[in-house]
Amino acid sequence: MDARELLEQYTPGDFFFGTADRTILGTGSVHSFTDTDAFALSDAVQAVLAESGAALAVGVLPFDTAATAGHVVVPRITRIAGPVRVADRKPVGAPVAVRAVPEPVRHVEAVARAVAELQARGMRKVVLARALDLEFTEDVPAKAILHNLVKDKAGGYTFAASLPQGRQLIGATPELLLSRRGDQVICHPHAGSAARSADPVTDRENGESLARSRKDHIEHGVLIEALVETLRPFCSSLDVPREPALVSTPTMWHLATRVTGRLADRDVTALHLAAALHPTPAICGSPTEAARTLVGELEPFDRGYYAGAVGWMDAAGDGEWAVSIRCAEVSERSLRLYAGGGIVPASDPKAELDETSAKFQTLLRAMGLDLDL
Ligand SMILES: C=C(O[C@H]1C=CC=C(C(=O)O)[C@@H]1O)C(=O)O
Repeated sequence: MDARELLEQYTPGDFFFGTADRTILGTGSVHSFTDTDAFALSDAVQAVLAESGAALAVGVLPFDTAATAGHVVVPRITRIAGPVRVADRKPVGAPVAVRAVPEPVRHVEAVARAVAELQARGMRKVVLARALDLEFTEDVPAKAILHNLVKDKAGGYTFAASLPQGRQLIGATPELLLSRRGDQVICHPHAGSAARSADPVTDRENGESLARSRKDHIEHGVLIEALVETLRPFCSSLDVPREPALVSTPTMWHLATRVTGRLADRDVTALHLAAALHPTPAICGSPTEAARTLVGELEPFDRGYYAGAVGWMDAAGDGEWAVSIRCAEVSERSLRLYAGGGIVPASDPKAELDETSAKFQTLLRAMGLDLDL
């Protein structure tokens, strides 16, 4: 089947996952799993896939897996094709109201407090996010936004997933939490950011200064250390490049490290590994529990499925789970966008505000919006 047909057939409520290798469209559900224990969820999904002979299970994990349930379904129909590309854009109407949560000045204050608290509590990193609420006069055209994210090649993993109460999570993330194929495991953690620029000289300078930034290398190092510590017990061998690479999306430069390993035990599934790794310091912080507490103290909203994971798993336990960032939650006529950034003791609060504004651009571009953030 043509991958473009899958994108055209996507209807809110379906599961869509487009990567460099494949496009997955899952429609309906014959089995549905909801659990606040991600490991129990993973075991239940694995058992049903093994019994039923179904092709795959697809779904989302929330940021806080103990507070919000993960949702995985075995679709009634699963269609898989090669990578999807489109040339045209779909129109998306303008919102009638835009509200920043919190106000930008409050986010700057929260980052300043985070910097002080990291020092006071002996922590290395916390990731603080903010949201943008958009209101429309008609139902948000989720399908058009998804189409435009594909058109923009906005991230390596373009997704739309159904959430409880008829809501949808839509986005395009560059970050792979974990893929498992046979005994091969790949993680592609991202941390350290700079905005892209329309001016080629400034754009190159932004990338080069990120590659040299001590603060961003520290922020990245905390992530890699924690990820490798969690992954190592599952692996008989692990390859961790000494230095991160400079990578880009159309809107952001990032530092990213491609970690590859061989599984010691092939019975450990992709979803189990995703549950073990999540939440990494790319979206939470270090130490994890202290960072989760600080996020709860400083962010004035529930993250829901932002900064969770989205992906699929098959009966063999293979699968791919991407980090659900650069995304928005859609509910009828409203849409909430999220963007966060890693805070370390050397972070500058105003620069962190600007970084979140740049990260919002993935979704805003797909909506054809040029907002003053
Ligand atoms: C938490 C987000 O980005 C993460 C991924 C890449 C770079 C990040 C950073 O530099 O802070 C974040 O860790 C987000 O986009 O909301």
